Amino acid sequence: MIQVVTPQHMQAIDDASEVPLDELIARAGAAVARAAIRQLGGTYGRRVLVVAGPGNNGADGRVAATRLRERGVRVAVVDALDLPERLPRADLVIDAAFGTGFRGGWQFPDVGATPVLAVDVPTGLDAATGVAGPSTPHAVRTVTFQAAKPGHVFADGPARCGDLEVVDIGLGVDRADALLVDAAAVRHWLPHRPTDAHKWREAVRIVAGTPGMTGAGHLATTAAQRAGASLVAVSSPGVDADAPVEALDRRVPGFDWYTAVLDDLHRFRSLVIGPGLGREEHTVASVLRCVEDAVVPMVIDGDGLFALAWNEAGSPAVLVDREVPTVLTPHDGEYGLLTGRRPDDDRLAAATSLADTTGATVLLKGPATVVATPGEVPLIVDAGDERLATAGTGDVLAGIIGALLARQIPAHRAAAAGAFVHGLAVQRCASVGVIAGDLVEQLPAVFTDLLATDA
Ligand SMILES: NC(=O)C1=CN([C@@H]2O[C@H](COP(=O)(O)OP(=O)(O)OC[C@H]3O[C@@H](n4cnc5c(N)ncnc54)[C@H](O)[C@@H]3O)[C@@H](O)[C@H]2O)[C@@H](O)CC1
Ligand SMILES: [K+]
Repeated sequence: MIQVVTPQHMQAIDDASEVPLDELIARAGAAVARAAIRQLGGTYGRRVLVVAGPGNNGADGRVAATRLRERGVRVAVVDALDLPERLPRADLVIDAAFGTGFRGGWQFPDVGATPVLAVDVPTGLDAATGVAGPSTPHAVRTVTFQAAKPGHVFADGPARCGDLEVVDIGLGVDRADALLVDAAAVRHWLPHRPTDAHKWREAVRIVAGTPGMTGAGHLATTAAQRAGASLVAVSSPGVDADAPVEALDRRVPGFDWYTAVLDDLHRFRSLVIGPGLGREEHTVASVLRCVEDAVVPMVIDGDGLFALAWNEAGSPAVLVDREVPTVLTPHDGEYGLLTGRRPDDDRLAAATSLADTTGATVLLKGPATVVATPGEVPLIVDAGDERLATAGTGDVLAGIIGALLARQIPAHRAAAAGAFVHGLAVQRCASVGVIAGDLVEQLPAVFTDLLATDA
């Protein structure tokens, strides 16, 4: 997994390093030159323009210019603080104007359609949050050093950075502030089906859907089945026989259903509660009883999160007393309900603070999803795309995580693996018109691919 380190922390690592700054700059600049040659597809007859600023970012760019000249590339270097009226023509522009030391107020010049290779970050992109400035270029590639920064992953980062290359320049990272989840990690986390498998071994209990909203129960159930649950029992409070094919239909009353759910919960390995449950007062009460008394790992999603936010204690503090793992899956609005304010641009900090106050695993949904658990390094999943912002996809994710918890994967990894698999599923779907059920259909192929690939 790629390590993610905040710019502030990277500065501290830099300060503590025994490698002299000049040497770091030499290594960084050489890596930028190599990336430029790859981008140009050669050296002979190629022209490169380096926009170099007054700080170390500019120094990286000037070293790259020297290395490129040595290889026969025609290089022009312009000073970011003294730009000529007309820029020299080039096949590639290297943006070495400013990096993490940028303070705003400087405009990157218009380079038309010429591709831009960014050093560390495209100038003006906030390396801590990924928020771009007004003239931040859209780079085709960004070369950064030692670790990715949150700004490469969140907000405008992916669109402005293009392909991200993380180069080892010999700085020892003591601890990552987050890790970017990849297929190799998820493959490693997925357990093999045990030889003593029986149908109750990885059984998932789901409470989702209400009259008129049974789709949520269907989606969560079929997703759990396709994600490897050995058995799924589903209840949609107040609904008669409506279980999807091959799931157990556990009818429960429309009110005070917690007794019926808790009665035989010991037979299950996880509980998914919340999708499409509605927001009635009696629903809130039943959800809270389950949170208090369910002694299996639990995913609380959708209206389950609403119930947590509106419990009489006035906060999600009921979670702190749970002795088994809990996974919360808020989007920004639900995060706002739980905490009183929506997450700000620092999404790692937002997810971590809710995890710390609740003791739960928090999966904060977004274009890059963050998973935070007390005592664990946060995980970031950027496998999905904007098509996941479609009704019902959250119900699918909740079901997948429920199955992975039932398969005995620890909550932190189960949540991240669930988000990763969910992202791969949407990538396999047709380019337009994706509906949540399509994700479920892709799950067997996603798991097959994941387990088949060597890495
Ligand atoms: N450990 C690391 O990550 C390493 C980072 N390196 C590079 O060092 C960079 C950070 O270097 P610096 O801290 O020198 O920061 P920058 O190179 O981003 O620039 C800071 C300088 O620019 C000036 N400045 C900032 N905004 C301005 C504006 N709007 N108009 C005019 N001047 C402005 C500042 O006064 C300061 O002199 C990184 O982005 C990276 O490229 C490498 O050189 C080596 C190691
Ligand atoms: K830059």
